[in-house]
Amino acid sequence: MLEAKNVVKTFDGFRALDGVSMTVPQGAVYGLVGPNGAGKSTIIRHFTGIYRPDSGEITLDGQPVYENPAVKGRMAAIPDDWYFFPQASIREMARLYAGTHPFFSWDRYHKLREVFPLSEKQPLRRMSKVMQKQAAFWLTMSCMPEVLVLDEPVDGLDPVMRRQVWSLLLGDVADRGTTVLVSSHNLRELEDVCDHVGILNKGKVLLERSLSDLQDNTVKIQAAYAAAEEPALPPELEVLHRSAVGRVYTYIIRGKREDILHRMQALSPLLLEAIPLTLEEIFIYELGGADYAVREIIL
Ligand SMILES: Nc1ncnc2c1ncn2[C@@H]1O[C@H](COP(=O)(O)OP(=O)(O)OP(=O)(O)O)[C@@H](O)[C@H]1O
Repeated sequence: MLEAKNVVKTFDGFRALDGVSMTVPQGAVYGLVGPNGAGKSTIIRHFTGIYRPDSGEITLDGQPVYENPAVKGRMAAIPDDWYFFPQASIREMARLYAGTHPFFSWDRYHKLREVFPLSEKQPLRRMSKVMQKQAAFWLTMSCMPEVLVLDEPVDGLDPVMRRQVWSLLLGDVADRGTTVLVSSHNLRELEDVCDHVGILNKGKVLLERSLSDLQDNTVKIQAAYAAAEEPALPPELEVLHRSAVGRVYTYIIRGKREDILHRMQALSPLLLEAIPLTLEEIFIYELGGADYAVREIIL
């Protein structure tokens, strides 16, 4: 489990992180979402042991990450400014990674050659930014990390490559229980892949939930009634949103699915159906009062 406990980081008096606490369970795909300047890269640099917190702590399975080579050896990262030696090719960087990452697998490296259509011998600096990003994935995934930390990883990749990269990552999560922490300024990017989500804004975590928690506690219901008029809903239901198309009514209701369906049955509807909510919909209702910048990451 990767954890941040009350992490504060100040740059020249500016609090970039203002008491951030996050828990990334083992085997989770944790999406860290926030508008520009929220502090995503800063907390990610703490998780990868680049920054030392002013106060608070960052741990992997209870062990501090900062200046701890044993812990860092279990992790690999693709930061937003992925570094490579200017003259180096992918092959040469692979040799370097093999020396610095204890679980680097040449076997994996060779297999991934089929995924990434890149020259192994061309200097990385002559490649486009997108090709460099693909190279970063190739090398990082060859490290066979237990924990993978990715800062805006698929920005710029075309949809086919995005899908391939996600499928590789999720394959590692399923096969080896890899833990993935991934940041993005767009919730939609992470919607299909994450099972945990944290929202960061102005250096603070606004909300941190597992997807199953979120989906278990908010339900979208469609209903139609025999009467021309919509009946009054049971007053104990906490309706977050209501809309109607013709005589089909859609409600977003807080609470447990079975309980809500049971209560709605009292109205003898002709149609009563619970429909899965998208992550986007859940956050719109969860963060109803949040500021514009936060709503921007969702819409
Ligand atoms: N080294 C630094 N020195 C001074 N200020 C910094 C430094 N690093 C980050 N900041 C400030 O801290 C805040 C958070 O920055 P950070 O890069 O972590 O945000 P972010 O959520 O990753 O944003 P983006 O999506 O734009 O990359 C910003 O206001 C930024 O200007």
